[in-house]
Amino acid sequence: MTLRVAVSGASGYAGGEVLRLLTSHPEVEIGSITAHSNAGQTLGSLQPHLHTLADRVLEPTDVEVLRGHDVVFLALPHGASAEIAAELSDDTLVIDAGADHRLESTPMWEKFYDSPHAGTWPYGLPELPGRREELVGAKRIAVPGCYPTGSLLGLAPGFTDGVLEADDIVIVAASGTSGAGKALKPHLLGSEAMGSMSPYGVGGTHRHTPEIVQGLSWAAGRDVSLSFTPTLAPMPRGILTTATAKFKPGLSVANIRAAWENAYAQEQFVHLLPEGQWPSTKSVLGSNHVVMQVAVDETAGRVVVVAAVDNLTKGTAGGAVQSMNIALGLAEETGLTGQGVAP
Ligand SMILES: NC(=O)C1=CN([C@@H]2O[C@H](COP(=O)(O)OP(=O)(O)OC[C@H]3O[C@@H](n4cnc5c(N)ncnc54)[C@H](OP(=O)(O)O)[C@@H]3O)[C@@H](O)[C@H]2O)C=CC1
Ligand SMILES: CC(=O)N[C@@H](CCC(=O)OP(=O)(O)O)C(=O)O
Repeated sequence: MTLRVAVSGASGYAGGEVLRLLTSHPEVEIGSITAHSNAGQTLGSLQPHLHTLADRVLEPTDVEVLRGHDVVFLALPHGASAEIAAELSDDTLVIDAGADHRLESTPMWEKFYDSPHAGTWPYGLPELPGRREELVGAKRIAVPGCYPTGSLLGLAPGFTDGVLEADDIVIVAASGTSGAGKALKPHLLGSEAMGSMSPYGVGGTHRHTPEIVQGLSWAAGRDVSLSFTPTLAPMPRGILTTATAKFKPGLSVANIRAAWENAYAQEQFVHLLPEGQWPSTKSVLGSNHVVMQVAVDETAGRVVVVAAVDNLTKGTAGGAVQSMNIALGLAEETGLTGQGVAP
């Protein structure tokens, strides 16, 4: 099978990473690649690491250009994808890296995005209980936000197995600057971001809060209560998530750890490290793996999970390609690597 695949937003970070992965995908032929202000430029002038596509010219992002492909990846700012997706054929697999179709709750969408809700698509995080089944044969897929990937995979086993209490979850995550996209933003200037860490979206205001609550509620089968704080770290890519929740009384450390061991024993892209080893963002750069460790703080009565993910690979483009493979009945790992880049 050769799939003709279009990538919109190809001049940006997420679209560039989708292209990097698709060029190694044996079933894919790259069709149209599109941009907005950079339409007309060569890809090589904007994504110099994508050597084999350097001469390709970016077309404008419009429906006429994107029509006629088997798969269309949308890597556009929030709000830009819903209109385009609505015009594409129901037979085309549309995979949206943006937020437009991630949330089930219209009130939550309106509160955090302050715009009309476009609807809800199957959620492209196959390792979250119940999600893989929804992706099989899907024609529309919403890729998770980068913070939710590590947060949800970090804590979900504890809720699925009934190990964790649902009323006091605390997550603090540090993201590299590419999480904010390529467009110029003053707080991302090297002189502002390098050599410093700073929080933002504090106090339950970050738009990934309802997305993490939604995914953990699916796992727990009930509402959960979450405090989420993102921070900006002076590195180009990667997210380190520290997530804690109280565990239920009477459980041994071995019982608790078994929930994560069992959840991920068969998952090729989620790796629970041997006891005593800790994840680092560097170890997952360019890889589709989430690497995590679970500790039990018996004094505090809390489980502490630390998870590392590459925000652009498993956190966006890798998860998107993995979801495409599932939707189309291909082996889930096709075109993906679990190996990082070192040093
Ligand atoms: N960066 C990350 O880690 C993650 C990003 N995402 C999501 O992926 C999407 C893309 O993010 P990212 O690549 O980081 O952002 P970038 O700013 O790096 O890229 C944005 C892309 O969208 C294009 N674009 C800008 N404005 C418009 C518009 N009005 N209409 C159509 N296209 C437009 C840009 O084209 P041009 O350059 O020509 O102006 C560019 O190709 C976003 O929805 C983001 O939330 C999801 C998870 C993680
Ligand atoms: C460091 C940084 O700024 N990160 C982005 C998250 C990017 C992302 O994954 O989010 P969406 O796809 O939901 O936009 C932010 O906090 O807004």
